[in-house]
This record gives sequence, C-alpha cells and structure tokens, in this order.
Amino acid sequence: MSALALMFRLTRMMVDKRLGVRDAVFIGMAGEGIGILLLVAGPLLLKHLVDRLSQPLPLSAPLVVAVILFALTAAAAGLVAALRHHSTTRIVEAIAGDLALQLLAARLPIMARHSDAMGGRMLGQIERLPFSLHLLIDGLLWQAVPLMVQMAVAFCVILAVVPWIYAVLIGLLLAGYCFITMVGAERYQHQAVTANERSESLTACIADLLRNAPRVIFNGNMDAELARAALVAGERAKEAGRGTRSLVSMAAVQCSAVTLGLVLLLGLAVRDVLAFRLTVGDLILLQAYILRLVLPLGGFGFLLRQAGRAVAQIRETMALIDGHARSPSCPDPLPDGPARVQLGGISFAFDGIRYVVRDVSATIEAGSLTVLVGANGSGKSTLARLIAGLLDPLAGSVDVNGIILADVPREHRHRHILYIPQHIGLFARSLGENGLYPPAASEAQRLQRRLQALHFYPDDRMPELDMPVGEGGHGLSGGQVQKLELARLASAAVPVLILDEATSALDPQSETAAIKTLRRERAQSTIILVTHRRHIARMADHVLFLVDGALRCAGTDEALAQRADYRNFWHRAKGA
Ligand SMILES: Nc1ncnc2c1ncn2[C@@H]1O[C@H](COP(=O)(O)OP(=O)(O)OP(=O)(O)O)[C@@H](O)[C@H]1O
Repeated sequence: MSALALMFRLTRMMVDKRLGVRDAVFIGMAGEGIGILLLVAGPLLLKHLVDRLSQPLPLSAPLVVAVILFALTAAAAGLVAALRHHSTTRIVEAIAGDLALQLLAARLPIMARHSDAMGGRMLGQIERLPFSLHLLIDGLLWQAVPLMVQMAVAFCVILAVVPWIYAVLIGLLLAGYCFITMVGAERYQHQAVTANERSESLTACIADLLRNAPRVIFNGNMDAELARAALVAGERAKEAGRGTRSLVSMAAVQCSAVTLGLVLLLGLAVRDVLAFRLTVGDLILLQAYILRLVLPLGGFGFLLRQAGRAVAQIRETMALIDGHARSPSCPDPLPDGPARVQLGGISFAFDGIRYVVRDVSATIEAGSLTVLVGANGSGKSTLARLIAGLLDPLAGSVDVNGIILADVPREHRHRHILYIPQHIGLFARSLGENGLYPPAASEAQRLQRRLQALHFYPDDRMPELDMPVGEGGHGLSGGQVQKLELARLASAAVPVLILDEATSALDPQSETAAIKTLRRERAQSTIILVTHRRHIARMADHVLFLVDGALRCAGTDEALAQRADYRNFWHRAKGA
C-alpha cells in the first residue's frame, strides 16, 4: 500500500460514521480555516499599519481597528492550535482503538494456533499506534492541505500587492525547499522500516523477559538477561542515531537553501524600497509571508521524514489486518449429542518437509473415550490439534459426523470440537469468571459444587468464586487450574472434547475421579485424551498408539497389551 493510499484510507476512517468522530473532523477543519485566515491576514494588516504610520496622518478609528485585528491574529493562533489538538486526539484515539481491535481479531486466532506468532511485536504495534497516527493525522493530513491553501492565498495577495517577480522568486524558493524535503523523506523511508523493526524486536525481547521472570530470577541470570536486552536496545539506538544524523544533514541543506533565497529576495526588496518601487509595508509583508511559509514547511519537512516511520508502522498494521478475513455468518445450530470422528490418512509437517504425523487413519466412535499414547515427540499433540482443526492436514481429512472439518470456517470449528491444551492460561480475573468462561453454560452454584466435588481445596471447603486468580492463574496450583478447567467443561455442550494432557497436573486418584466424572457428565461428548498415564489408557474404550508420527496400532488397552512394542513402550515410560 502506497503512502498516498494509506492516507486516503485514514481519511476514509476519519469520516466513517461508525467511529463517531465526524464532528471532531469538522471542528478541526474549521479551526484550520480560521488559522489560515489569521496567518494570511496578519502580515497584510501589519503592512497597512506600517504604510499608514509612514504618513503624517492622525490616529483614526480604522487604524485602531487594524491594531486590534493584528493583535488578534497573533494571539488567536494558540487557541486554534489547541482546538486542532483536541480534535486530533479524539480522532486518533478512535482510529487507534478501532485498528487495535481489528489487529487483535486478525492475530488472536493465529497466535492461538502458533504460540510464537509475534505476541511481543503485536504489543509494540498496538502501543505505538496512537503516536504514529498522531504524526500522520496531525502532522501530515491536518497540516498539508491547510499549508497548500495558505500558500495559494499568500501568492494571490503577493501578486496583488507587489511586482510579480517576487511571487516567482518565492515560488522557486518554496519549490526548491520542497524538493530537498522530499528527497530527504525518500531517503528516510527505508531507515524508518529498519527502525520500526528494531523497536518491535526490543518490545518482543522485553515482553519475553517479563513472561519469563521466574525463569530468570530463579536461575540467577538477571545480569545476562539485562545485558541481552541492552544489546537489543543498543541496536535500536544505533538505528535511531542513523535516522537523526540524516535529519540533521537534511536540515543543514535546507538552511543553506533558505538563507540563499532570503538573501536574494530581501536584497531585491531593499533595493526596490530604496528606489521607491516598494513601500516599507511591502517589505514587511514579503518577509512575513516568506517566514510564515518557509518555517511551517521546515516543520512539515521534519514531520514528513518522521512520518516515514509512522507510515511504515501503520502500513504493517493494515497488512496484518487485511490478511485476515472473518466469516461473518453464524452457522446453524449443531445437532446435539456426541460425534463420530473419522481420520482419513492424515499427514502433517510443520515445515512442509519433515512429517511429524504420517498417514493416520482411524475411527473414533461417538460417545467413546479414546486416548492417544506414545513417546515424547511421537506426534500426539500435533495429531490432537489436527483433529481439532487448529492445524490443517497436508494430506487426508478429519470427518466429524459426516462434516469435513477443513470445510468449516476456522472460527466455527470449536463448535464441533473443543481443544483444551496442557498449559491452560487463565485470565487475571476472578475464579468464577474463568470457570464460567464460554462455552460453559453453567451457573455459579453448580460451578462451586463441581469444584468442591473435584476436591479443589484439600479440606473440601467451598471455593469463593470472586477470588482473583492472579496473572495467568499464578494464584492457583497447577492441579487447581486443571480442575477449574474440568469443572468449566462439564457444562459445555460440544460434540467432541479433546484434552491434551489437560489432567497431567492432577494426582492419579484425582485424575481417575475427574475423568470418571467428566465421562458421566459429558455423555453428550466424544472424549479424546492425550496422556502419558497407563491407568487412563486402561479406562479408555479405545487406545491409539503412535510411534514416530504413525499409528502403530489401535484397540483396547487389554488387546494392545498382547503386543510387545506396546508393553515395552509402557515399560520404558515407567507408567505401567
Ligand atoms: N509449532 C511447531 N513447530 C515446529 N515443530 C513442532 C511444533 N510443535 C511440535 N513440533 C514438532 O513436532 C513433533 C511432534 O511434537 P508433538 O508435540 O506433537 O509431540 P507429542 O507426542 O505431543 O510430545 P510430548 O509427549 O512431549 O508432548 C516434535 O518433533 C516437535 O518438535
């Protein structure tokens, strides 16, 4: 997306009824109009004042009015600027909020499927959105058009008041200045992209560090980690230094061009004043217009270069949003009851080359309890995520009650199959809010009773649902987090439920009891469990034994126990 297309899109957002900031746009534009009027009228009034004062005339009412108006043009500029700032802030906040929501909607599903998908970078992007938008809207959009109008009006005044040669010279000076600015902005563009990448790396590095605070502190590695963060910060500083050096060199070229042009113009004007071809008022008008146009242009040039970074950042945000399409329609309600799952020759490789799941075919009967077992890295979790539709197989298909899962839009697949990972993140909200999180359809008292039945507390007291669980659920033990999840799922109506080692933190007795309870309460679901525990395999109707991504054999634990490889696996796993 070009910078121009980006600005056009932002302009469309500014007047989009949905964001509710049309009045702010109107107020800002009105403020700009008044600002232009003040900037053009001020020098003109001053010229008339000086010309009148050059003549021996008495103090008159028009002179007093001219003085008052001139004072007003000088003093009102601050008020106009404040008005513009107010409008801009409202517009920026509305657009930043909207873009942040769109970005979250686009990235959350991807982050859920691939946990390393740019969490830190996303945070950095969302944090910098208001700053970048401010630069673009207040700096570019808001100033570019008024500056152009101001220049056009000033030219008309100059043409009407002084000889045309001055308008030509001022035009050349401004054109040269703009050219230098544009070249500078162009050069700054690619630096801006690198600088943004460095900033995002630093945010990602700090977010990673904060997430891993216990790992750092418990291992006494704070100094090394801070040094690593300092290294990344140093890279960002180096890039920022490169950018500002380029800004300073461009400002020096601009300064030389302006000095040369001003010397030429004012020298010519002084000569004409001495020869009585211009009045002193004309000279003042000329210098005021030149300074009033060149100085904002100088700031505008600076903004243009700074805006390079903002354009690069918002362009990236837009690209992330545009790559994501949500399916708007809500599908029909699913039939009640457990579903039969058929795996038809599923294969998968994360990198498209090394297959971690190979040609797995199996039938999981409706309402059964099926477990996936195998050594570490044998592909159990990957297969579970393929069955849940979180990953799409490179070959083969998953059929749930006759529906091919790949044909179901991603955001509706959880209605067919619900996947619960081993490490369940909790919100930093209350126990009740986490326990009643959708698709749980329970009420508070039932949740409390279920938690109590799962022995949430060793003394079996009733859990307080308004108790905060802490960030990520750190206020609970690993087993309590999993019990909370199991209590929540007991009231979720879903045809297939996959628990990927989601009972691994429970002691064997609690785990057996929890699965029995789940099976009893979840008669409406087919349950698939990934486990390393033999006693769970013994409880299952069906065991799928994976070796190196392939299905070695399937059946009841009792039947499979006739096989040496299955027995050896449990023997090695010390789970028997
Ligand atoms: N996101 C990923 N990107 C690349 N490779 C991955 C990814 N997730 C898993 N793998 C690889 O896929 C293989 C199977 O991993 P998987 O997690 O499915 O095994 P598992 O049987 O569940 O292991 P465990 O019992 O240790 O949980 C492993 O070699 C692993 O390194």
